[in-house]
Amino acid sequence: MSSEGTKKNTSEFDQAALFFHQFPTPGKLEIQSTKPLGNQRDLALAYSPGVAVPCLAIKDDPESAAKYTSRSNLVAVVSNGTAVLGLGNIGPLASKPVMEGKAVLFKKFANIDVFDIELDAPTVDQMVSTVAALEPTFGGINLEDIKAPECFEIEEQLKERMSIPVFHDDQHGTAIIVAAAVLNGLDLAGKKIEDVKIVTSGAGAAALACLNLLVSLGANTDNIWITDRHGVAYKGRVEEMDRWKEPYLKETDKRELADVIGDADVFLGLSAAGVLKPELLATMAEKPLILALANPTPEIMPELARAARPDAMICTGRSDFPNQVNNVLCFPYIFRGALDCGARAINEEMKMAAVRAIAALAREEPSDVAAKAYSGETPTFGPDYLIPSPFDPRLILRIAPAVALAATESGVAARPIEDMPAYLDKLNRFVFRSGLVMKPVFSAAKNASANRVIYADGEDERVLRAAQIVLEDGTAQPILIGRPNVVDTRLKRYGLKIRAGVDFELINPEDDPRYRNYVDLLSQLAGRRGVSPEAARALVRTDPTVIAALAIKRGEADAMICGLEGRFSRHLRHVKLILGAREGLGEDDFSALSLLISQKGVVFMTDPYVSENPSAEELARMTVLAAEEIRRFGITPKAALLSHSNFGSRDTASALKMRAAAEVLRKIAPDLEVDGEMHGDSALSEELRQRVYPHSTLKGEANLLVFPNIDAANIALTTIREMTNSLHVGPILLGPAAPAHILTRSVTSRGVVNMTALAVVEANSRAVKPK
Ligand SMILES: NC(=O)C1=CN([C@@H]2O[C@H](COP(=O)(O)OP(=O)(O)OC[C@H]3O[C@@H](n4cnc5c(N)ncnc54)[C@H](OP(=O)(O)O)[C@@H]3O)[C@@H](O)[C@H]2O)C=CC1
Ligand SMILES: CC(=O)C(=O)O
Ligand SMILES: [Mg+2]
Repeated sequence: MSSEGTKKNTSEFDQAALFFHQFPTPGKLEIQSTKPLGNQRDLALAYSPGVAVPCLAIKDDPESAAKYTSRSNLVAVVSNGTAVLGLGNIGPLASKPVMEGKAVLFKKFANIDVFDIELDAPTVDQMVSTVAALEPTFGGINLEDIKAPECFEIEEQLKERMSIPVFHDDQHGTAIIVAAAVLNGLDLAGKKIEDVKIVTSGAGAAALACLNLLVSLGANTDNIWITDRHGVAYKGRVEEMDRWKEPYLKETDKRELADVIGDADVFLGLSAAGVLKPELLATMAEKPLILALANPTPEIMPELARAARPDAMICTGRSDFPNQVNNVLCFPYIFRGALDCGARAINEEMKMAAVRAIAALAREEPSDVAAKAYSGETPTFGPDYLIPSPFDPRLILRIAPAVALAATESGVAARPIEDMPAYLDKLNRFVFRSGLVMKPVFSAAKNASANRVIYADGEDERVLRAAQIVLEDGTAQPILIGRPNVVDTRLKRYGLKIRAGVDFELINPEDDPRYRNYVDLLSQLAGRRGVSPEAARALVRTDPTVIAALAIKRGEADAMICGLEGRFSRHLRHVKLILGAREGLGEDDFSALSLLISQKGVVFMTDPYVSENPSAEELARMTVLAAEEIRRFGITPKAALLSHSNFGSRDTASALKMRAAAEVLRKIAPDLEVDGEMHGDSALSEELRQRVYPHSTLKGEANLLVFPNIDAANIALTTIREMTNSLHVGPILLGPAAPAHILTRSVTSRGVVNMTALAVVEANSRAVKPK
C-alpha cells in the first residue's frame, strides 16, 4: 500500500507487503483440524457413522451446537467491499486481504476463529438475505467495510432477524475506542462532554456511529457539526442525505469544514487522507482533541498537526504514532466476551462496558504487567497516552469480562460466566500463549542507547534486508562488514535504499584503516593460545566474525551477529577466544537458548547448539542463564528438566543427572520455578503432571524446557519446528562477555531482525563491559 506521508520507503515497503502476502503460501489463513484423525476409529467418529450422533443431539437441543461444533468460537467477517478502509468501493474480491487481516487479528488477540466472507452483494437486500442465511454456521457476525448509509440498514435488519451478535465493526468498534479516547482527552483538557463542540470530517458509517455513542455519553447534538465531500450537512441539502444524518443537520448558511471548525474542541476525522489543512487548526479551541482516523493515511499527519497546535492531543488510526485509535482495540475483545457468555446480541450496555474498560485501563496505576507490556517504559496517562496500545495484554483481561458481565446483567447471555476468577485465569493463560512475545523486546530495543550491532556477514542479502528494517524501525544502528563494491551492488540489486557511509558504517575487511589495531589486539588476546602474529593477520584479513568480536572488544560496537555462513563451532571458538565469558562464568558455561513460536504458544529450549553433554551443575547454571534471558521478554520462567524418566520412574545415568540438576537449582536459584526430571508432556500439561506427581513445585505449563544433552535438544527443536511450522528465534548465545549471536545458515532476514532486537536489549540490560 503506497501511502502519502508514510515513514517507510514506499516501493520497498510495497514489495515487502506483496511478498508477505504471497509467501510461503498465498494469503494469511488456513484451516486446521482440532482432532488428530489418526486411525480408522477416529475417522469413524469424526465422520460417518459417528458424526450422526452430534447431528441428532443438536437437532434435539440446538444449544448443544456450542458443545459439539466450533460454532460458539466462530465469527464471520463479512464485507461487500463498498468502503474498504479509506480506499472506497474497491469491491469484495479486493477487500479480501483486509478481511483475512481482521481474521488473523481476531485469532491473535482473542483466539477467535474466523471465516472471512467477501460477498458480491452490493444491495441491502442481497446482503441481508445472504448474511441472515449464515446463522447456523456462526456464533457471531462482524460486518466490515460496508458503505453508509446501506450499512445502517443492513445491520438493523440483520439484528432484527438473527439471534447471534451482529456488530458492524466500522461503526461500533470505532465508536467504542473513539468514545474512550474522547472521555480521557476531555478529562485531561478539563472539559465536559456536555459542553464541547465536535466537528467531523466524514458522515459515514464510522463517523455517525461515533457521534451516536458520544451523544449517549452526554454530548449535545446542538454542538455537533458534520461535514463530508459535499461540505457541511445542513437542513435542506440534497446531496448524499439520509435519515441517519438527520439528528446532526443544522439550519445554517455555513458550507465548508473551514466555516465550522472555529472553536471546536474535538475534530473527528473518519473520511480521507489530508482533508484537514494545518491552517484550520489555528481557530480550534484550546487543548483541542484531534482524531485523524482515516486509514491508512490520516486527515492530517501528526507532525503537521503538532506544528500548527502544540497544545493539541493527537490520535490516528496507525500503529506508528502514539494514541492509535483503531477498532482493533475493541472488536477482538468485545466478541471474546460476547461469545464466552453465549450472548444473543451486542447491546448498548455491552458497548458502554467496553468504553469504560478501555478508558479506565489507560488510567490504571503503573503496574508490573504494564511495565512488561510496554517493556519497562511504564506509560502514564497523558496527552500521548490517552488510550492503551493495541499490544497491551490487559485489554482482553479488562474488556472481555466487563462485556460478558454487562451481557449477563442486561439479560442477553445464554451461558453467563459462572466462575469469574476461573474465566480470568483462562484469559491470562491465553495472553501468555498468544505469541506476542517479541513485542516487548522490540519496544525496549527502540529505546536503547547501546544499539550498535555489528554484522559479520554484511554482504549477505538477509543481513542487508535486515539492516534496512532495523534502521527504519529504529531498532539498531547497524555496522556491516563487507566489501564496499559488493555491498553497494547488492543493495541496488535488491532495491534497498540504505547506503554505506550515509545510513550505516561499513568495515571493509580488505582495507580498513584499523586493520593493524585489530591484529595487535588479537595477538594480545590470543598470543598465549597458539595464535601466532602471522595467524592473527590471516584471521583478521579473512574472518569477519573475528573482526566483529574485535570491534566489540575495542568498544566500537555493542553487540554482534554472525554465523550465516560457515560452521557454528568455528564462530563459537572465535567468540570465546576474543570476547571471553561473562564475569563469574567459564568458557564451558556457554550455552544456547532457542525460542519456538507456534500457533500453540511459545516455548524456550536449551541447549540445542553448544553444550554437548553438560553435567548436572552445568545444566543448572545454563538454566539460570536461560531464565534470565526469558525475563527480558517480560515472561516469568517456569523450567522443566526433561528426561525419559518421569519423577523417578527410571534410575539411568541421564535421569539421575537431571534429578541432580533440579537439586542444584533449588540451591542456586531458590526463586526459580523449576522441577524435574520429567517427560516432555508432563512439562507442558499440568493435568498429566498432577496425575503422576501431584506435589510438583512447577505449576501450570513449563515455558523453559531443559534437555539432558545437545542431541535431545537439537532433535526436539528441529522436529517440533518442522512439524508445527513454528518460528524459531535463536540460537541465543548465553555466556559471552558481550552479546554475540551465532545464527544458523537457514535463518531468514526476519530471523536476523529478531536477533538484532534481542542483542540490543541484552547490550543495554547488562551494561556490557568486556573483560
Ligand atoms: N481508525 C479506525 O479504527 C477506523 C477508521 N476508519 C476510517 O474512516 C474512513 C471512513 O470509513 P467508513 O465510515 O467506514 O466509510 P463510509 O464510506 O461509510 O464513509 C466515508 C465518509 O467519508 C466522507 N469522505 C470521503 N472522502 C472525503 C473527503 N475527501 N472529504 C470529506 N469527506 C470525505 C464520505 O463522504 P461522501 O458521503 O460525501 O462520500 C463519507 O461521509 C476510512 O478512511 C476508514 O479507514 C473507519 C473505521 C475505523
Ligand atoms: C480500521 C478499519 O476498520 C478501517 O479503517 O476500516
Ligand atoms: Mg473497517
